[in-house]
Amino acid sequence: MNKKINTMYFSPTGTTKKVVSGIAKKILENIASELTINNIDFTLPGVRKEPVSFTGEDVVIIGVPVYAGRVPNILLNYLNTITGNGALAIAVVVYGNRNYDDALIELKDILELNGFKVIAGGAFIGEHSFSKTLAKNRPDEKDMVIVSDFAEQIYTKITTQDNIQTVVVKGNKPYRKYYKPENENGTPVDIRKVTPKTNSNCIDCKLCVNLCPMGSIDYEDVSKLNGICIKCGACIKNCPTEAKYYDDKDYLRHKHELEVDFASRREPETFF
Ligand SMILES: Cc1cc2nc3c(=O)[nH]c(=O)nc-3n(C[C@H](O)[C@H](O)[C@H](O)COP(=O)(O)O)c2cc1C
Repeated sequence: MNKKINTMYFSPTGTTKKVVSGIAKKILENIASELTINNIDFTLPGVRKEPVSFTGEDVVIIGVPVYAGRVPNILLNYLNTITGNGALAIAVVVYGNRNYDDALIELKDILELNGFKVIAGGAFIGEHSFSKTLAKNRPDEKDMVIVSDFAEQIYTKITTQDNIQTVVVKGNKPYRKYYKPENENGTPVDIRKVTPKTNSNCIDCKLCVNLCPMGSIDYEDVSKLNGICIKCGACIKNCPTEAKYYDDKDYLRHKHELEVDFASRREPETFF
């Protein structure tokens, strides 16, 4: 196979990164070992300012987490600046064991509109950004076996088909609306304005400032936000002293409801 392997992902809590990197590593094992992976981690805002373009020589494995059943809307502008110019793409979404709804078909459509030929797609499961119990520690070993198998099949498809077929993935068109949590009366609630609080465990290490995908946490006063919070979990899950938390009633109710209602294990789905 005479192609360059590229990975691209947005991954505030690392699950999307693990899946995308796992696919690339396995494909590379099949090709010459001296090749390296060109990686673009666009989790941080600075990276999303750089334009990226590929050519027909590239294979790009691109992954995003599922937010509200869709591609995170804060990424749409950036994703539309990436140009494929005939590059092959593998579309990957990672979701927290509720559902990926229309995220995979939306990602595939975005890539196609931007000049990629999308030849495979996968929806994988990662520990939920809101929770330390829902899909805990996923993707786990069992998931990574499926990741490897997915990569093997992609390699076979690229190397055995003369005119590589584009993939058909699961999803609705028009896409369903962004999934909205509800309160105890069944009324939809808007958790977009919810922001993390900081407790006295904070040692002011600034890790959260450097990890926030929106660049929103104030450097001088890390309890202050200068921009929006997307509830991605980066500051909360990575804090070495567990100093960050949410106390919003609707958010906490939704988190608990997800943990109860979607406790049974879902399995990855792959499309070729
Ligand atoms: C704002 C927001 C909305 C989410 N919506 C969904 C969803 O609709 N369905 C689902 O199963 N998981 C949902 N998740 C969970 C993430 O998709 C999941 O935890 C993913 O593994 C996170 O990826 P990362 O580790 O790369 O950040 C949501 C997470 C966030 C932050």
